[in-house]
Amino acid sequence: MSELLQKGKAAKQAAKTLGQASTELKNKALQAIADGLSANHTPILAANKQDVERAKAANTSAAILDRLILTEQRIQDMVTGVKQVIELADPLGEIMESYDRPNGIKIDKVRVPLGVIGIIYEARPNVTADAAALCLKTGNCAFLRGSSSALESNKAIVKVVQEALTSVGLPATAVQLLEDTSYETSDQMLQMNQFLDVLIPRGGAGLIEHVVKNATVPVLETGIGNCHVYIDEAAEPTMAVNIALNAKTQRPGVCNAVETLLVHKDWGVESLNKLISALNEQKVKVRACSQTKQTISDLDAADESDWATEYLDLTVALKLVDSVEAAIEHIDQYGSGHSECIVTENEQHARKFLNEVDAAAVYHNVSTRFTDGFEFGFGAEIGISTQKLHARGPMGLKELTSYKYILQGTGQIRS
Ligand SMILES: NC(=O)C1=CN([C@@H]2O[C@H](COP(=O)(O)OP(=O)(O)OC[C@H]3O[C@@H](n4cnc5c(N)ncnc54)[C@H](OP(=O)(O)O)[C@@H]3O)[C@@H](O)[C@H]2O)C=CC1
Ligand SMILES: N[C@@H](CCC(=O)OP(=O)(O)O)C(=O)O
Repeated sequence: MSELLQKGKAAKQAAKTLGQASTELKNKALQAIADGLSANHTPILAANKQDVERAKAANTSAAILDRLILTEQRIQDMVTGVKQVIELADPLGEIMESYDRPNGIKIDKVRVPLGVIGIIYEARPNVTADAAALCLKTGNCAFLRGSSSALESNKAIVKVVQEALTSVGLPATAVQLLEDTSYETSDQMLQMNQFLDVLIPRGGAGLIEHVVKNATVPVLETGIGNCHVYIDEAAEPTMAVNIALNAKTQRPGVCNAVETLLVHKDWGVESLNKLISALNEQKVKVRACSQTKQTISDLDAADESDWATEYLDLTVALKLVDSVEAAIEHIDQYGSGHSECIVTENEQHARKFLNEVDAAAVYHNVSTRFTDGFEFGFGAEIGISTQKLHARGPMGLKELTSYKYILQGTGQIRS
């Protein structure tokens, strides 16, 4: 039997045990994972070094390298995320609704696991630990297909997770990594309905499109982040500059980083100059619309394709707009439904933007970088959904559950 089928079958079997495990036992497993990650930072970092060296030799872009690289701090962040998941309430068994029908039947809507969750994800090793923690707490099995470029790191992390599971008496196969990273094999995974209940692709547009087109397993889509910060005419200059800088430079390779700054034409030349100087100081390349270039001529010119580009590096597009309506229209046309921000002191403009912009997360005077499971208080996220069905935005514990109806009666029959 191939690795795919063997692991798929084992996951399906383990899902029964996981779905019935007590909160106490699942938390014990999570604590063992947190301890294991802390105790094993040396082998994890050594494995990661192999991935990073391979990626550097293959001239991998700075954005992907930044995702791939693990540090002591990043391992500690993984541990913190797992510990936060321990503290969160177990959603399983929650009675979401309960009512009695006139015929005496009692109907309870009860939260249950999804089952086995297949995740195809980018070269970010922390996702391995995040996904394992969220799936375990929700009684789901994680079937992980990480990037080939993060294979050694992922193997080292999954080893720690599996040892932790075994140490508390849960099946190690509740979290498995597909080590065969060929696309032929992941294409088979897309149609492995007998073993997988849901698929979550986390990555670029090409991956999502491929999975949506070819999967027969139900898909929970994530999406790219062509995110905007709109600086309104009533934006406080220092706040606007700080938010724009943070959204672009704090971690430029991630999906919630800003890609286009929309600036109201009447915000003021002085403020605009300050914004551009601040971006230049942080080595951000600005690609500006023709109207901006009339004021500040030494910027690179943006063309139509820039508005649709997710740079994922230290480049940002900048466009002057006439009104909050024009900003919303631009976002409607080019946004990817991920994270959109308005900076303004004008409450009416803020309200309009928050109500009308159609995205998973809309912000007023906050950097877009906060679209993140940990920052939302979910401990971690399994992905950020930019679709509307089943889940939207950072997906944490509740988003990894479904529900069933439990009907109890006294012998009623239907006439
Ligand atoms: N909304 C969200 O939650 C998230 C969005 N993103 C978005 O992801 C992008 C960056 O990630 P990037 O690394 O470029 O993503 P990619 O889409 O290139 O890769 C992501 C994963 O998908 C795999 N993959 C890609 N194509 C296929 C295919 N045809 N069949 C099977 N597997 C495939 C890759 O494998 P391999 O590497 O082995 O080729 C990798 O494991 C950005 O656009 C970012 O915004 C990223 C994470 C979260
Ligand atoms: N969780 C992230 C955002 C989502 C994410 O993983 O994005 P990406 O780095 O593009 O794979 C963060 O802000 O740290």
